[in-house]
Amino acid sequence: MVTLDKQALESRDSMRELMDNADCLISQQQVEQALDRMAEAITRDLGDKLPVFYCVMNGGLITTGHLLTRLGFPLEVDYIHATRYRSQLHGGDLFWRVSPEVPMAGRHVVIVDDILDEGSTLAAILDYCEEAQAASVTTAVLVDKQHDRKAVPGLKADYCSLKVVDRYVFGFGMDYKGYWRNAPGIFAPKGL
Ligand SMILES: O=P(O)(O)OC[C@H]1O[C@H](OP(=O)(O)OP(=O)(O)O)[C@H](O)[C@@H]1O
Ligand SMILES: Nc1nc2[nH]cnc2c(=O)[nH]1
Repeated sequence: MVTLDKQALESRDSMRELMDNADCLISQQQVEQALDRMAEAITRDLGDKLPVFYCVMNGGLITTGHLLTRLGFPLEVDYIHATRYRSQLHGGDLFWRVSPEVPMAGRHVVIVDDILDEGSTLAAILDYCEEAQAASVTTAVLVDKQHDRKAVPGLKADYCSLKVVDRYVFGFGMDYKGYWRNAPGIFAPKGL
């Protein structure tokens, strides 16, 4: 039998407690409805353009999965791994773990991520796409955090219909210290 060491037991218990006490800001049903709207708009705008979707790992994983199964047209999928938070609650410099494999040149590119917070991640990815000579770049982000600290003032995703208040959130792809990306909806730790 595999047993957990003391530190793992503490993590397990504190993460359970965190979830038990968390505030649900957006329910799974509201997330599903937002994804329906996003899929409809993307189908209308890109359905005949043979686009390539790039999931921004890790946070974009769940949004990308749920979005793609709603799209009934031919498309390609790849991923980008750029991270700024690295399991911390505050962002640092952007760190590229993996660059995309499918070439962007001449392609209609869709970047999919979970959250637009300060926007440095998305701004850096947009610069990358431009340098890579994508034919067009569209951004689809599940949720936009409301504050006035955007790296590029007024930065918005092309497709995004959910907003969250200025709290550190987790669930539906977003982690809290590495955990709870699997939480079904969008939550904030009590008191944070
Ligand atoms: O708008 P910003 O302030 O730049 O933050 C948004 C980014 O932060 C998160 O990624 P993170 O760097 O935490 O990596 P992860 O996806 O592995 O959680 C999230 O998935 C976005 O990509
Ligand atoms: N999990 C998580 N990642 C983020 N990256 C930028 N903002 C956030 C946030 O509120 N939660």
